[in-house]
Amino acid sequence: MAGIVVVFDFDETIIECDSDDLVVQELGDTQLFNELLPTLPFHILMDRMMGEIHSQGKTIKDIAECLKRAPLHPRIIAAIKSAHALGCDLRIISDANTFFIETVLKHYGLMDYFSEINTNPCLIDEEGKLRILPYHDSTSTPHGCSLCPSNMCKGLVIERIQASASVEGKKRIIYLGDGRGDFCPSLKLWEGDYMMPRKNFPVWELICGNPMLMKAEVHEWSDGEELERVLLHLINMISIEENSNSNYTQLVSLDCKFETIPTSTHENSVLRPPQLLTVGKELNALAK
Ligand SMILES: Cc1ncc(C[n+]2csc(CCOP(=O)(O)O)c2C)c(N)n1
Ligand SMILES: [Mg+2]
Repeated sequence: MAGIVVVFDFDETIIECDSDDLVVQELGDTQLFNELLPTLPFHILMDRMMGEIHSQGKTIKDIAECLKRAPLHPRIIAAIKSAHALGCDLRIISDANTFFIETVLKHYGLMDYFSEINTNPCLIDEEGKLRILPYHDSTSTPHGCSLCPSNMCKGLVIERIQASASVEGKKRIIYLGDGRGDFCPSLKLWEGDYMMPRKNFPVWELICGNPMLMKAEVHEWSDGEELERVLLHLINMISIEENSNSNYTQLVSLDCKFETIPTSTHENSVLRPPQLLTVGKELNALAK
């Protein structure tokens, strides 16, 4: 069973907080952050805050130690491991950054469960300062989506995942998220996909206010326990559907083999289960 891609947002979905806020509150200058917030795009503000943290003598290691304190619900860890064990392809789309996400996932031993992390890239410069770069270069190639911040349109990322997944024969997407940035990708999901918005969070409010825009089926969740229960239920349902579809395929191919036997009733037997085909064959033999 490998027909399902599960796409997770990171902040307030995998972890139970906002990693940007965690680092700024523990290590940064919250007053400066609040002053600059209305004046700068968020990813530029975060890059600037990393510069401030560095100038106060705090190191990359201090940032990593802070991130290791990000809370992750034990049932979400279990849900990630179960979904992976059931053959799902797990991916992340996040407006945080590679350093924050990888530090948390490595700390919890979860890195190897994800095939792809789509987020703002990072580098450590020659002074040992963490730099955060935009996922999309909005100056040379603006993404043009009015719903999303200039540095990242999660809808474009989901479209790329849809294209590559369908080439690999993966047919269904389950998307889990909480924030405003998760609304655009939820609109791109197809019928047969599932959207799991976190109840009472911005993406849930947006979906509740625009239910007609959604093609995917919506299943809300509130906490780690509910996330695990709903996610595993959906995976189970899709698996049952996929199995019954593959039985159908088996039937059709059985029927193709049966085509060598000339019969006037053959046209009607396409959807008959194998035992009926056998009976039909015997009846044909009798009729000869
Ligand atoms: C005061 C304040 N205003 C705006 C923001 C912007 N913002 C909200 S959640 C988030 C990360 C999304 O990561 P993910 O996509 O993994 O949920 C970002 C960039 C903030 N953190 N704090
Ligand atoms: Mg989020």
